[in-house]
Parts: sequence; C-alpha cells; structure tokens
Amino acid sequence: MITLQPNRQEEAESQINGTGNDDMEFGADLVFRPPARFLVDVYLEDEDLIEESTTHSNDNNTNYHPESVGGNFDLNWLRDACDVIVKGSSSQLPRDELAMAICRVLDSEKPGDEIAGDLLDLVGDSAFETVQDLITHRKELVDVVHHGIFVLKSDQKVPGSQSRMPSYGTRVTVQTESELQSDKLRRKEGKKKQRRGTDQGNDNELSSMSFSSLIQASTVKKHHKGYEEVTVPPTQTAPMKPGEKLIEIKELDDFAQAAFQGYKSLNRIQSRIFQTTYSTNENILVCAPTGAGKTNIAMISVLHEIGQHFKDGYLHKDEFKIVYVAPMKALAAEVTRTFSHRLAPLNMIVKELTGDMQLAKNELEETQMIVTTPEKWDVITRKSSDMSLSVLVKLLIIDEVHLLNDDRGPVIEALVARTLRQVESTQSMIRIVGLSATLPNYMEVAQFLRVNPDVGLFFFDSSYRPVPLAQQYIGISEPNFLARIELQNEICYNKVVDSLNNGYQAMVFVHSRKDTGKTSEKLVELAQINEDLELFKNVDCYSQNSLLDF
Ligand SMILES: Nc1ncnc2c1ncn2[C@@H]1O[C@H](COP(=O)(O)OP(=O)(O)OP(=O)(O)O)[C@@H](O)[C@H]1O
Repeated sequence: MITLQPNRQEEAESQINGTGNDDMEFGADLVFRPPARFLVDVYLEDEDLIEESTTHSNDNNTNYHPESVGGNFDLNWLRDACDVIVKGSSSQLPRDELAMAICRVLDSEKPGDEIAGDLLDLVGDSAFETVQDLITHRKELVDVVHHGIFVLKSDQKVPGSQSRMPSYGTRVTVQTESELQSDKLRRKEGKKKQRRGTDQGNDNELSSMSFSSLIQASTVKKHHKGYEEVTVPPTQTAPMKPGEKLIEIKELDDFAQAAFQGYKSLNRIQSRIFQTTYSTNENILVCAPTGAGKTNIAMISVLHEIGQHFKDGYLHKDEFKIVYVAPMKALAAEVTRTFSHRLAPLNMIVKELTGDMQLAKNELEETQMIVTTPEKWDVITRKSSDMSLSVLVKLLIIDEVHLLNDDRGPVIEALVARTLRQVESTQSMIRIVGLSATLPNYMEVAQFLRVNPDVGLFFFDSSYRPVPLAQQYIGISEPNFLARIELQNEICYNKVVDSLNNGYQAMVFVHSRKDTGKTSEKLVELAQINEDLELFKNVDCYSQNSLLDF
C-alpha cells in the first residue's frame, strides 16, 4: 500500500532555508513510501546495454515507478520512469519524447501546483507517484538539464568539435501519430509562453535538443580503453533569496569584530545562522557541505558566550568554560591554534586537552576554551567526584557530529547524554552546538541534541557550497599490474596537464613516500616525452622544490 504523509524533513528544510509555507511547492510536504522496489541497473553510454540491463519485476503492473539509483533523481532516472510509463501505455509519446516534454515542463517558470496538471496530462493518472517525485526533485532535474545544455552549447562553440552523438544518414520527416502529438504539445507550450511574453531562453534550446543528446551531455560515465571515468557535475549554486544578504563584519559588536580580523563579511551560511547563533541561547545543529565555513559558525557561538560574560567593559573569565569537541587530536591541535590566535585580542585562553596534551589543575582553571576529543572529554566528565570543571561549562561545541553514526558514536552519545543529565539535574544552561557534514537523518540528530527544529536546525545542501564541486572518478580495469600502474600514471599526467593548461594548480596524492618519488619521476619523464616541461616550472618560487627538482 502506498502511504502519503507530510514529509517532516522537507517541511523542516523549507523552514530552515527560509521558505515559508506560502512558498512551498505543491507536493513538497509529501513523502512517497514506495511499494516493493525493483532494481534498475544502468549502463550509461551504451544504449543497447541499457535496454538489456534495465529489469522490471512486473511489466504488467503500471502502478509503480522507478526508485532513484543511489538517491539520484537525474536524467537516467527520468528515462527509466518514462520507460515504465510508455510500457504501461499511459502515454502516447515515445520514451525520449516524453522525457524531453517533461524536462520542458519542469524547466518552465510555472510554480509546482501548476506543473502538476501539465505533468499528469503527459504521463497519465496511473503515474501519479512519478509526478510526485518529479515535483519533489524538480530542482535536481532542472540542474542536470541546465548542465546538459551548458555542455552541449560549449561543445558547439569549440571549433571543429564533433557532435557527441553520431549522425545516421539523412533525416526523414515521416511523423507518427505520437510525434504529431508531441509537436502539438510543443506548439501549445510555445504559444502559451508567447502569450505570457516570457523569455523562452532554455525552452527554445530544449526544443531543439534531443533527450539522448541531453543525457549524453550530462552523462556521468565514459568508457576509455582500460578505464572508466565517472563525472559528477557540480550542483548549481542556489540563488540568493529575496531579502537575503551577507552580514558585514563591521556590523558586528566591536569585541566580535576583533575575532574576525581579515574577513570582510560572513558567508551565506554564516549569515543565515547568525541571528540564532549570536543573539539567542538556542541549541543548534548546522549540517553543511565541507568547506562551507563551519569553524566560523563555532566562532560565532563562542562570541555569543563571551558576550554573555562581558560586564562593565570587563570579561568575567572565571564565570564560564567553553568545550570544543573535535574528532581527532590533529584537528584539536589545529582548532586550538586557530581559536587561540583569533581570540587573543579578547584575552581568551584556549588550550588543547587530549591524550597528547595534559593540563595541570591550575592551567585548566585559567583556560576559558578547552579543545578536546570525545574520548578525553568522556573520561573527564565520567568522574562524578570532580564536577568543578563541568559545572562551569556553558557551551559545548561538537564538531563532525555525524560521527555519531561511526565507531566513535557511542562515546559522543554518552557525553551528550551526560551533558543533558547535568542540565536537568542542576537546572543550569549548557548550550549545545552540533556541526556536521550533510546528514540524511538530521531531524533525528537534532532531536538527540535537543535542538528545536523550527529554530535551531540548519540544513544546507551542496547548492550552498561557497565553491561548487565537480567530481571525476576513474576506475582502471586493466588486469595486468604493471600495465595498470603505467596507465594510472598516464591518466594522472593528462589530468595534471589539463589543469595546468587551464591556469590551475594540481596536487597528486599517492599512498606512500616511496610512491611520491616514483610518481614524480614518471611525471617528469612524460613531460620530457611530450615536451611539456615548461608547464611544470615553478615560476613563482625558484628556491622551493618544484617537480623538476625530484
Ligand atoms: N566569511 C568568510 N569569508 C571568507 N572566507 C571564509 C569565511 N568563512 C570561512 N572562510 C574560509 O573557508 C574555508 C573553509 O572553512 P572551514 O574550514 O571552516 O570549513 P568547514 O565547513 O569547517 O570545512 P570542513 O567540513 O572541511 O571542516 C577556510 O579557508 C576559511 O578561511
């Protein structure tokens, strides 16, 4: 049985990211609980193989729709969904025509509730659940469509570049009933748009493209001799919302500005969480992609705590302690350095307390911010005999809280539980700030940290990355060991050269010190053979090691 119920995560996300219920897209608050799923094994570049490897558990049953592979709602998922619909005869259009028509509807400027009708017209009532998915994942799909258009357009701009799709013979314009229907639909959409006087932009581009070229352009898998390359395109940056602005450092209190020397403004994520983090005592959980600037979020919460103890222009340092739990000793050392340096103008003493760095009793007393690891803080707080330290803790920052799901989870869980018990038994306030990478179950983690999801939960997906991230994965299938290493070095060399030619730098990580020497020798050898040595010269600093010194 299919159950539709309000999706708490979507609901929370819309609140979190600042869209009120009024702006919520139709269907965004509904979650699909799937019936028994069937698997779709997708091989991206080879059409024949796709046909062979796409398996359905029940071809006669049209009342189901494909689950996304690995949670990705991309053009491959759309093609599979259309395949199911076409096989179930609920659409007159052939699969790719249907997929393209859906792309055009999704890419239109209409709001969610309006496109629902258009989508149902296209796919038929029996594919209602697919329409739900299309609306819920509209942004992801539109992003890949735009990426495909971009790739196709840039291919066309390269002089002499060949079309990615082979062309077969002459085009014959014999139209079937379904093609006529598709043309009619396109004309209807065009007329509607013209009437509205809207810019046809991508829509025109989409009309002149075939779905197969679009899917190829946004293809994630390429097959080369001896290896495969999987490309994950970058997620488009979420546009600024109306009224959204970056908070300038000069707007902060004077003492807070001292900790942000060298910064001009908070970034988007920091600006979004600023009010709750700096002006309230709410527990917070921030889930954001790597490199999003979570250290500064911790800093804002530290500054809030400092602000609480600034009285008559004097910081009452003996009234409070801040504990920062970092997942590893090396990170604890780095955090200690950063905070120590940045909080020095406020006379704050920041010390590391880990297995490597012990603190004497008097050192602990004069420290305001303790940077520790989960295990160390667990040991310290377990000693109920010595509560003098923990009673002074007013702020507990837990970095990388997603490790709750890891081996270290039970330790983090224990220290959070102990903190919460202390809050209850002493009726004193200890604010908890959780920082994490993007978590799928952020609602549960928020609940565990006693974060009010309406106020203190902030979830930012990869569209909020300050620098969009494109990823390429290469899998070498060459079975012979030596040939594999040879090929690996060649691929590495080509990637490095591409990067340097584009004006970027490149960093190569290998497994061991020995491999470092070997790999750099190989890169130099290849640079000599290809007469690329100039590219590897370190023009900025001759004295430092360059690849050619190896
Ligand atoms: N407001 C800002 N303005 C300019 N640069 C910033 C700002 N905030 C952070 N950065 C820079 O962004 C980079 C990433 O920040 P940070 O290391 O805090 O990210 P993170 O989210 O903690 O990443 P990770 O998940 O890898 O730990 C750093 O180089 C930092 O100096």
